[in-house]
Amino acid sequence: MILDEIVQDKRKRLPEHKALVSPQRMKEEALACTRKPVSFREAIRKPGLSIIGEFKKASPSMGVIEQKIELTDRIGQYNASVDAVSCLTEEDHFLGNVDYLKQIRRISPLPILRKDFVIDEYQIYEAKVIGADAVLLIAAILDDSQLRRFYDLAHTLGLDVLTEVHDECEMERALKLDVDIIGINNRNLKDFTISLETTGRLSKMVPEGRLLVSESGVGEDGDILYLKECHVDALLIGRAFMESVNPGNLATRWKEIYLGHEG
Ligand SMILES: O=P(O)(O)OC[C@@H](O)[C@@H](O)c1c[nH]c2ccccc12
Repeated sequence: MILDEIVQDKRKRLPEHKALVSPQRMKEEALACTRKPVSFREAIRKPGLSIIGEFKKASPSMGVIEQKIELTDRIGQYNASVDAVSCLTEEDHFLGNVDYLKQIRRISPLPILRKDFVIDEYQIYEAKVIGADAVLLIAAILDDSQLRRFYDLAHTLGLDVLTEVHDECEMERALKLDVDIIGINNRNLKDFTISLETTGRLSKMVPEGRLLVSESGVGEDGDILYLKECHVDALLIGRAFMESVNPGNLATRWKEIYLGHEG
């Protein structure tokens, strides 16, 4: 199963990273960071539809994504049209890198989500050090006590957390832990099938007061209307933006469709 492979590779990579910067040093650097994070939570909470634009070069399901514009230009468009940026930092399967996040930090005032497979607190300290404002925690690869511990650590560092679920059981776990921002991944990371109905089904379980993000597989005008019915606060969009020459136009159009002003 691909998710297991990704996590195994992550376990192999971690010692390499820790050899470069020791856990003790990473922790000290994180605690010494003086940059005040930009609120990811507030960016999602804004009225209307919030959009998180993702920077990703490849994925196991889609292979290398053909990029139509450079990082600087793409982030420039995101700055003018979306509410937050998500940056893949996973190296082996998504060709991500912490350096991309650092570059984005230099040119974007938007909150940045570190998108990775977090299995160790080291990665949370590192997220803080490289300039992220939020981290992704994937319920499928963490048990309840890890989720709790990582969630609390991120908040202690001033980082927001997007807790990702894909089925009813993971949603129940996330709700029980009382997480504030829930991401419903429409892509099954075990077999890559995509269905926006995952958001349709799971969104019904979410009580008032939680922020809801629908992730993956969003690419058409009709998707926006469907997800509006699910009362999502935000969408996380990768491929459709990475393949477009003008992600800014797409984002603006989708926000208008959501508000019913299109055309
Ligand atoms: O490219 P898409 O289908 O728009 O999907 C973006 C994002 O949701 C996806 O990259 C993602 C969602 N959860 C993840 C967890 C790890 C890596 C990647 C992801």
